Amino acid sequence: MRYAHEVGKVRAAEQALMARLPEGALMRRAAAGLAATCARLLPGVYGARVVLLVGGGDNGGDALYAGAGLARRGASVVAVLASDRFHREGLAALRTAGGRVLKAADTGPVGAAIEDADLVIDGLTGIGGTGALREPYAGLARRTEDIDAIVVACDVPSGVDAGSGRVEGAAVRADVTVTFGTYKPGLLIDPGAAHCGVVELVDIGLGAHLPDPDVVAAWPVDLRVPQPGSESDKYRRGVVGVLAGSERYTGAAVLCVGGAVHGGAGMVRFASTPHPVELVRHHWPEAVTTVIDRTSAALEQVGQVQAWVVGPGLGTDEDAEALVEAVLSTDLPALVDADGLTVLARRRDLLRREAPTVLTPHAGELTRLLGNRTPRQTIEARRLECVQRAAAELSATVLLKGSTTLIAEQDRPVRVNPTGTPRLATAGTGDVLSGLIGALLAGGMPAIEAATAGAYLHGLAGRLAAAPPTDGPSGPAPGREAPISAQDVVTALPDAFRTLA
Ligand SMILES: NC(=O)C1=CN([C@@H]2O[C@H](COP(=O)(O)OP(=O)(O)OC[C@H]3O[C@@H](n4cnc5c(N)ncnc54)[C@H](O)[C@@H]3O)[C@@H](O)[C@H]2O)[C@@H](O)CC1
Ligand SMILES: [K+]
Repeated sequence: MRYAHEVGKVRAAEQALMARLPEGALMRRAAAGLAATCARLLPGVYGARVVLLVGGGDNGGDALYAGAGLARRGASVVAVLASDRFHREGLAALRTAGGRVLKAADTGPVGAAIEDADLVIDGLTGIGGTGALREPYAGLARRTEDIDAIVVACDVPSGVDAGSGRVEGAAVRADVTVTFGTYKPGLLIDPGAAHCGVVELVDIGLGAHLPDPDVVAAWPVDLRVPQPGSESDKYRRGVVGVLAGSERYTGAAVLCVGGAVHGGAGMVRFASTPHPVELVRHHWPEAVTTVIDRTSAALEQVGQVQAWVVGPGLGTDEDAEALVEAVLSTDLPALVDADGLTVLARRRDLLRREAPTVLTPHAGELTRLLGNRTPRQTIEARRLECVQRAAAELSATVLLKGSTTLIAEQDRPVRVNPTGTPRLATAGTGDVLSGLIGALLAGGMPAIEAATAGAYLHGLAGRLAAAPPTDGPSGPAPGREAPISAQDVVTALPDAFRTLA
């Protein structure tokens, strides 16, 4: 797992640690880690041209000390001061080591130094950055676009909100981000995450002072999907019931069942109206299908299951509402998606239940679920805050889809899915995800684990479908990317599962 802490908690931990250390020791630790990474990234330190972009706070101080360290090893270091305020001891250390200093207003020499640099350290703002970068910070951040130099962000790429990943204006796009003590949520959540490049964590000794994390990103080693044992039979491995599709919308049913079949369910029971049932039988002969009388919504017609998925392509009429109500009246884990969420938005009373409920909205669906009080754009801009609020208000496990999928459950760290790809933003992939998570729920995984593993495998399947590995001279590597369909994601799921072995 990658653990991230809210900025306030990072500051509190730093205070606690600093109280036990000599003045400035913590900053020098951070700067030494930053300098070591920069040295590794350069073909050689001696003679390398390094530019420091230096803001008025301690982030700039880190950059100055790191620059001093590189200058002592023979690098040619230029600091560009963005503010009349700067870290005095840091600047003195740089000067002593032979570094040069420019002001941001010296635009000609600053531009030339950045153009000629081998490596740029971005020390404009770190966890103290708030709102859109102001000038001259913003202009300096823009100057790092499309340059040949390696761009290394100190702690957080400047312009990225460390707490949330929001980017409101110009922001540095780093090749590498060297972060101190713990990850910050903004390094794991888009759009911030997309600005970080490779993130390296430098241990500055904060660990003992940090509370439980606020956000975690799951890595394959953390994911434990149900494995069939020698005594498994199809009933013990978990039977998932899928209620999806309608005479009007049939594709969602086929894709959702596909996700469940390839998600490792022992058996998939599918129930719907005649046309989707016919199509599912055709595509997925493994599924046990039932044509149900929607008006009666009697789930006994479908047979025994261990978890339900309801919603994709279901329609939003009264019959659909009766099916959602029937599922949520059971004491089984249930996942509600798509049309099911639209129904739930007008029937939030159905969420009062004991068994686990997983909701998988995109931002627009979450707006409706939250009673249209929070516009879609706000949810997209403040994804972390909104998913946490939704989990608390709706008493459910909420998986918010988007460029970084987030999964929240009340009083638990928010999970961030690291495998997403923009290629997945295509019709029908959400239906695959709900079937997949349903299968994992039926296999006995707790709701947050099933949602986390489902999002991970789904993203990875999307990546593998877009760029299957090809054999290169140094072993298998991702091939060129191609557009993908939701069916391709279903097909790639077994390969995604195999990576977890
Ligand atoms: N507190 C500590 O013990 C440690 C802090 N460290 C570093 O210190 C950083 C935090 O330092 P600070 O609290 O001084 O804050 P920062 O240096 O991150 O940011 C504050 C500075 O940025 C300016 N600023 C903020 N938002 C701006 C905007 N939108 N446009 C333009 N200027 C803006 C402020 O005027 C101020 O000068 C961390 O990110 C980390 O790099 C590390 O040295 C490790 C130890
Ligand atoms: K920075």
